[in-house]
Amino acid sequence: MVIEIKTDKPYEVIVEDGVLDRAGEKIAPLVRPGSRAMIVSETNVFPIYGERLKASLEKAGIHTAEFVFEAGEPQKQLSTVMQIYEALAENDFTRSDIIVTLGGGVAGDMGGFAAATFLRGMDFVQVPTSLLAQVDASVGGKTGVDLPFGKNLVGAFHQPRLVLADPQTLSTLPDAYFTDGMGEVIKYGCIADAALFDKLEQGQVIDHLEETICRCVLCKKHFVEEDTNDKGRRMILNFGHTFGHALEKLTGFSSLSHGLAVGIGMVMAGEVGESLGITEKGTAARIRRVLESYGMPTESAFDFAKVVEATALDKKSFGKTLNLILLKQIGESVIHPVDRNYLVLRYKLAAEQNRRRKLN
Ligand SMILES: NC(=O)c1ccc[n+]([C@@H]2O[C@H](COP(=O)([O-])OP(=O)(O)OC[C@H]3O[C@@H](n4cnc5c(N)ncnc54)[C@H](O)[C@@H]3O)[C@@H](O)[C@H]2O)c1
Ligand SMILES: O=C(O)C(=O)C[C@@H](O)[C@H](O)[C@H](O)COP(=O)(O)O
Ligand SMILES: [Zn+2]
Repeated sequence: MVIEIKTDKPYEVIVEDGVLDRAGEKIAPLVRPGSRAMIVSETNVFPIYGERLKASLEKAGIHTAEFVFEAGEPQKQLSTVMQIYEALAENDFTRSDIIVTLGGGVAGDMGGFAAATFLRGMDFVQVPTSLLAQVDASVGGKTGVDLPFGKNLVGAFHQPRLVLADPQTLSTLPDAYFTDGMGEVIKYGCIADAALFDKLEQGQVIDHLEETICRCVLCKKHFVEEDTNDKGRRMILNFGHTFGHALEKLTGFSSLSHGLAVGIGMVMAGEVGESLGITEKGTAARIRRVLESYGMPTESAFDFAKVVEATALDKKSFGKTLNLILLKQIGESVIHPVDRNYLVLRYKLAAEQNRRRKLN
């Protein structure tokens, strides 16, 4: 399936088995004759798929160089981007050349950020290989890196010229990261696709992977086209992320992967929404059950106040006001401004009321 994302410069997301081997023919029409490609990839993915990507690009007349970093979220930082700049500079890359990211969301976010900033901007193509990157990270142009102070704190909006998602590459994805990607799939069900959530509840999603990927991308397309630079409705894609990103920060971006953190964050947002009377009762429990059915955790060891404190640099905050993404019900979301301190008090009160109700 081909999905067009209509931003300033529209581009296609091609979700197709085997498209990895057709990367050259898909990318060649987008670049000038003689352009070269810097493949930005990492130590787990490049050894499996790097040669196939290179062969396809070279066959289409696009000469390649590669930059391969050590896999994992801890590498999503400025010092690695500096190394990408070095590789680009040493190989005399110019604005008519292109970056091709090959890997999960870490390679995509970081390679995309290098493309947004090297020479003040060059083109890039995403070749996502994790479920999380195929359903979410490769689309929409959010690029960037983490800082010790928080998640994705340095970045740029820079749309790819093309996204090539080959579902066959998921055959080598470790189970733990497949589960992780389900965190974002469940998010799409929560924010805008109640029918998808029903299917998730019934365990009917894994068998129809390509359809699920497309469904998520179609949902993301709608928010990205409406509000590309994340000033309004796009913030809804951040459901579960305010608390999720805080948990990633509290665990040093190493022990809790993004999708799992977002899962816990969605349960927390569900509970907060219920305690504020915005979210239909029972919603948090439904999210919890779906996460559990896919083997995901639903709570963290951190005190709620500590998590709220760690949301200080959330990009949806304005001063002490936190723009929380809450659900009215499964499939319907709202942006809800809330005072940070009030949130802690309100949540504690609701927890106490629940405790008393259970005792009586
Ligand atoms: N830009 C966005 O809109 C956006 C959206 C969601 C998430 N993200 C970011 O994406 C990152 C998470 O992405 P991720 O879960 O893909 O992480 P990741 O890139 O670290 O990949 C997860 C793991 O799977 C391995 N892997 C990936 N594809 C594989 C394959 N086909 N075969 C074998 N191993 C494979 C990787 O080496 C890694 O160990 C986070 O940094 C998150 O902030 C960005
Ligand atoms: O594309 C978006 O917009 C999203 O919020 C998608 C999220 O799943 C993703 O994790 C994103 O990187 C978070 O962005 P941030 O602006 O909160 O750093
Ligand atoms: Zn996310």
